[in-house]
Amino acid sequence: MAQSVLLTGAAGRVGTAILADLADEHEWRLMDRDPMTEDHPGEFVVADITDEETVRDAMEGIDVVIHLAGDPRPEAPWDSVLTNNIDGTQTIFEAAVDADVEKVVFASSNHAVGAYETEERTPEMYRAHDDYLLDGTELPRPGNLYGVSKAAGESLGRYYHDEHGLSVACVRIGNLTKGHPPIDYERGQAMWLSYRDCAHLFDRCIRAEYEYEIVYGISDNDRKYYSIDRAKAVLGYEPRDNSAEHN
Ligand SMILES: NC(=O)C1=CN([C@@H]2O[C@H](COP(=O)(O)OP(=O)(O)OC[C@H]3O[C@@H](n4cnc5c(N)ncnc54)[C@H](O)[C@@H]3O)[C@@H](O)[C@H]2O)C=CC1
Ligand SMILES: O=C1O[C@H](COP(=O)(O)O)[C@@H](O)[C@H](O)[C@H]1O
Repeated sequence: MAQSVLLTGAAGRVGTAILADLADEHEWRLMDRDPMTEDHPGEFVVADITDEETVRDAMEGIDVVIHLAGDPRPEAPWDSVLTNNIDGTQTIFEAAVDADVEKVVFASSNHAVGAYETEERTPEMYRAHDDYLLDGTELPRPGNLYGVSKAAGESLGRYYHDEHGLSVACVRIGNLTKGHPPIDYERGQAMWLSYRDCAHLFDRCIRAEYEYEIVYGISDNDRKYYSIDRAKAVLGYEPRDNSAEHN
């Protein structure tokens, strides 16, 4: 069934991948602090997610929030991730609960668990024969302050689920690259997420029923060190791409 979806960070790469395949699947309200230049479905709200009043207005009549807006740079400084990724995410969750939104899908990151990639494990863990696998039940282990902000977003989701009954899916997105996996980058090939698998995964997050989930958002890569079993079982994720098919 089509849902009424608020998509924050709509003008960015992940938002573009989602809208490319799902524009006609749902009723969209898009939000970004930068206006969108291309054609887009639904209405567009130009706003910063830390603007509480505008965020509250944008939640009216919304079933599902896909929350992408934030500073995506692994090297982002603390003042930026504190404002955009932590404070902004708390504003989104709080407004969602107050507006009786059913689900929030939070764009988490591989960087929330980046420090599992120790010197002893790498580069072997990036290769197909290696069986090291993270499955989403492990504790966050960020390797930078950006990763800390994503772990904080996951914790905010846990709190708003436990205290307020909100359904929350945290998608630890790998490496979204258009058309083909990253070239000469084993780590990126192991965590590649194709554009069409990205759109499909977020569609499943909109449609499926769940309580609180942390799943990995990668394609079905031979090299994977992130399990996609939970995303398949709970969300019905059926990825079609594999970085090994692009060698
Ligand atoms: N692209 C990737 O491979 C991955 C992305 N992610 C996460 O997915 C989300 C989207 O990432 P991308 O699309 O790649 O980044 P992007 O930079 O292309 O898009 C982010 C969008 O959010 C907007 N934005 C940033 N701060 C904002 C604020 N305070 N208020 C309103 N809008 C704001 C920007 O204007 C931009 O259009 C981010 O949260 C990022 O951390 C996580 C892992 C991998
Ligand atoms: O969280 C993110 O991760 C991807 C992949 O990380 P990288 O360290 O291999 O570049 C990154 O491209 C993206 O910008 C970031 O938001």
